[in-house]
Amino acid sequence: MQAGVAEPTAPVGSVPYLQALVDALVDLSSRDPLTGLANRRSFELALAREIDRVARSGEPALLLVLDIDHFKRVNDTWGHGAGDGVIRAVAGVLNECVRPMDLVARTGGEEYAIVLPNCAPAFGEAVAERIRRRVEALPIQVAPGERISATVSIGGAFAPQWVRSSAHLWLERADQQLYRAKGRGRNLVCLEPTAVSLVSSEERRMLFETSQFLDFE
Ligand SMILES: Nc1nc2c(ncn2[C@@H]2O[C@H](COP(=O)(O)OP(=O)(O)OP(=O)(O)O)[C@@H](O)[C@H]2O)c(=O)[nH]1
Repeated sequence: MQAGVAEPTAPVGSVPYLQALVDALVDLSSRDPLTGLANRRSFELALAREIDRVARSGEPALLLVLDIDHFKRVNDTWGHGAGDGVIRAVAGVLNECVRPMDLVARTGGEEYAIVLPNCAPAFGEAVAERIRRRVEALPIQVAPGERISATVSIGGAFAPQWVRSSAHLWLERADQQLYRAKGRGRNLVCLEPTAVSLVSSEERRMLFETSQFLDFE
């Protein structure tokens, strides 16, 4: 069996054995091997599920996208192995900062995303700031006797409530805020100002092009 999947303890070939095997493989295929976080694929599935839920329930949900600042310098100065250690350490902080219902994913090299269901707009900034500060405060060992601190830039957007949208548009909005945070100097949080006022023309089209709304146009 591949490294990372424990052999089931049930008798080989039994139903519990096969079920445990399937469960382990599903888990393996949804996780990033370096950090143990959800991988890009399971993040995209979770995002699509969440946007459906928001459209049905009207509950607010926040998407945060994070990127380690000047990460290339870490690799260049301390080597790729140390860079991997920084990616793992930041992942650990993110996991500690969120509620069990939130999903933390590694979406790319030094990029992460967090889906926070049922997160009221008034708390969004506080949650993101707490994450930013915790990462900044963590000493990370990159070589014997050498510790550095990493910082992250964070962008965020709320799913538009009561409006049909797509995971792709939601992610695009959060990404725009991340670019703002990077452009404004890094180690910053930028959230889209309000949950519902910034409905894009594409989302308006998705809303009004369904037959149930045609009478109102
Ligand atoms: N150690 C390590 N490095 C990675 C991994 N994936 C991507 N990288 C490196 O991450 C670096 C990302 O660099 P850039 O995209 O230039 O970003 P940056 O240096 O963080 O700069 P800003 O994002 O603008 O603050 C590149 O050098 C990649 O080679 C990985 O899994 N492990």
